[in-house]
Amino acid sequence: MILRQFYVILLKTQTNFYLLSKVLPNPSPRFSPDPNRLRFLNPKGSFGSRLMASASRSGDARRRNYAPLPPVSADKAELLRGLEAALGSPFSSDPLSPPASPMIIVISGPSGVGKDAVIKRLQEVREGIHFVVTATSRAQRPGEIDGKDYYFVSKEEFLSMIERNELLEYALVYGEYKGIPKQQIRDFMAKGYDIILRVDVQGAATLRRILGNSAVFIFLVAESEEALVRRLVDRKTETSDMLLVRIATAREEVKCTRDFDYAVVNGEGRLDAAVKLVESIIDAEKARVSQRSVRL
Ligand SMILES: Nc1ncnc2c1ncn2[C@@H]1O[C@H](COP(=O)(O)OP(=O)(O)OP(=O)(O)O)[C@@H](O)[C@H]1O
Repeated sequence: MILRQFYVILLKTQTNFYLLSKVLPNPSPRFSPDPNRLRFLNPKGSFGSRLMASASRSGDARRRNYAPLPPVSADKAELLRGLEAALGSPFSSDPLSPPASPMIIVISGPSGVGKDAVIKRLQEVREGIHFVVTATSRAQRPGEIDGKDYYFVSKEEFLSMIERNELLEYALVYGEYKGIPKQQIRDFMAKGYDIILRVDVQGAATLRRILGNSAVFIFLVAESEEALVRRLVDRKTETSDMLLVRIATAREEVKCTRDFDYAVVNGEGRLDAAVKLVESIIDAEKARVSQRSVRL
């Protein structure tokens, strides 16, 4: 048993020295283990065996005089200096993760699902995001603030914004115009902010055509149609006729879920859970190796 443990330690030591001898420019000439034996030690084709394979292809040409490394029990600074010397360059303090670039997050969903509520809460709990204030020709609702919730403009003003090509996207929704001012996005992205766009489902489809995969598309849904209707009725901002149109439209809109990157349930009384999920999506997107690059 003791002999076996000794043998395993010896083999591991040989493996480490073998790896170092192949990777480092100044390997020890004292160890030159049989590569076939080492392949047997690491049979699963892990990164380790791949490293060995590539090192064994290129290592021999890089052999130089051997300078012994300080032992691991040595003073830490001395050990680090020794490792740096052996590697031939100092350790870099540059971040190893790819730089996270500002991104555009499109939040959409049927009327009354809670887009405004989710975005409002997200702005309270997360820094570095900018909610693009949409221009609209619809009337201001009680409690809404001009320039914060929407830019409330007349129909004539809206049409001249279209004329001047100032909008990334616009639509006529329930007889009223809504549109996204382009310059606001450029300005805030230049300052490093992530951009939140709030659009209805048709708007999201248009934005997908314009932005492609350069933006992240999130579809907000209620837990059920019944819950969505209850929420719309409770809001008390629509007439019965308007409610009917919105609910019929919502039935069609949920069929578009698959056109989005993510679906987030905004369940009754579970606003914070929905916001947390949106935050997780943003965090995950920031950790992507290949970042989405925005084209405006
Ligand atoms: N998780 C939730 N639980 C309960 N009520 C909610 C939740 N989320 C939003 N609400 C309420 O539902 C109503 C509709 O929400 P909100 O106005 O944010 O929807 P919306 O998707 O922005 O609607 P619209 O597109 O018509 O402007 C509001 O009264 C809001 O306070």
